[in-house]
Amino acid sequence: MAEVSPHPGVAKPDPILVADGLRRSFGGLTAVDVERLQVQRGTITALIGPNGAGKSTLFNVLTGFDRVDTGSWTFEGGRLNGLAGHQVARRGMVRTFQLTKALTRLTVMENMLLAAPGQSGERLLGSFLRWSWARQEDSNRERAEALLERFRLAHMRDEIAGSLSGGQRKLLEMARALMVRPSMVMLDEPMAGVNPVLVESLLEHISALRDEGTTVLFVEHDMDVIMGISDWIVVLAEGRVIAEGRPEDIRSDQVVIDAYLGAHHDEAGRGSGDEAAEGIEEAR
Ligand SMILES: Nc1ncnc2c1ncn2[C@@H]1O[C@H](COP(=O)(O)OP(=O)(O)OP(=O)(O)O)[C@@H](O)[C@H]1O
Repeated sequence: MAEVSPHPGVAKPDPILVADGLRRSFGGLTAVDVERLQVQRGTITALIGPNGAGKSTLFNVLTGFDRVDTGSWTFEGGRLNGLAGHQVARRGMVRTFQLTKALTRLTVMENMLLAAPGQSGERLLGSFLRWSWARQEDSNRERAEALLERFRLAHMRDEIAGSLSGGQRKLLEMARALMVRPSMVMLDEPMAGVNPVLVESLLEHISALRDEGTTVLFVEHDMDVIMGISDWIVVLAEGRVIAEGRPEDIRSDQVVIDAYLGAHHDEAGRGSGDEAAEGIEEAR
């Protein structure tokens, strides 16, 4: 990314995700108003911004879990407008979700298998198709085992997911996302509620994903995590991209500091935005 100049909406040499003119409003409030955003393939890109900046809404829109009012976006050159979440995932762009109540009642292994591609076995009637489905099941199970090993959850495979610690759930969310062999993963606050030891382990997993060629886009509030792991940082405020660049660019960007401090004054006591503002100030 050394050659990319840090300014909002800048074009990247080999973008995997390209968004243009994305707008999403709720009543009179414009939650997302992104003129141009490109995510460079093979990088870890952080999406940051004060509370209410529009990060989750942008994630939801990009991954087919919310609709846009205007705009278009492509992934690997293919348009994603109008596709549902599972269709977006099939194209290779997956996001993590907090495990829902229903999923916490299933075992760790069941969670993994449910995230696998081609969960359509019941609909297949012919014996050849049944045979091929059984083979698919075997290969899904093998992949699930390998991922559980990798994320050090193999010993928990038959435990109910609800019995996992907060950090282990984050690992399971990440492992689940990888069942579809995505080319890009989007992680929504992967470190939230995770103890420091597991934060280290999660960071290593995220770096390893990038090193294997997977593009990572993540939303996070912890400035140490953001500055430590990101190749590139995109800053949202009031729905707009107000800055983007390498960690060293963002750390000293007065527009970013002002946006966080503005949120700090507007929303005194709301937590993460304030901490982030302090984090940026400390990092200067
Ligand atoms: N479904 C909705 N209906 C109405 N307003 C919404 C909805 N979803 C989000 N908003 C509003 O859109 C704005 C952006 O919210 P969003 O959750 O995307 O921000 P965020 O950057 O993810 O915030 P945080 O860091 O606090 O999670 C906020 O003002 C929020 O109140």
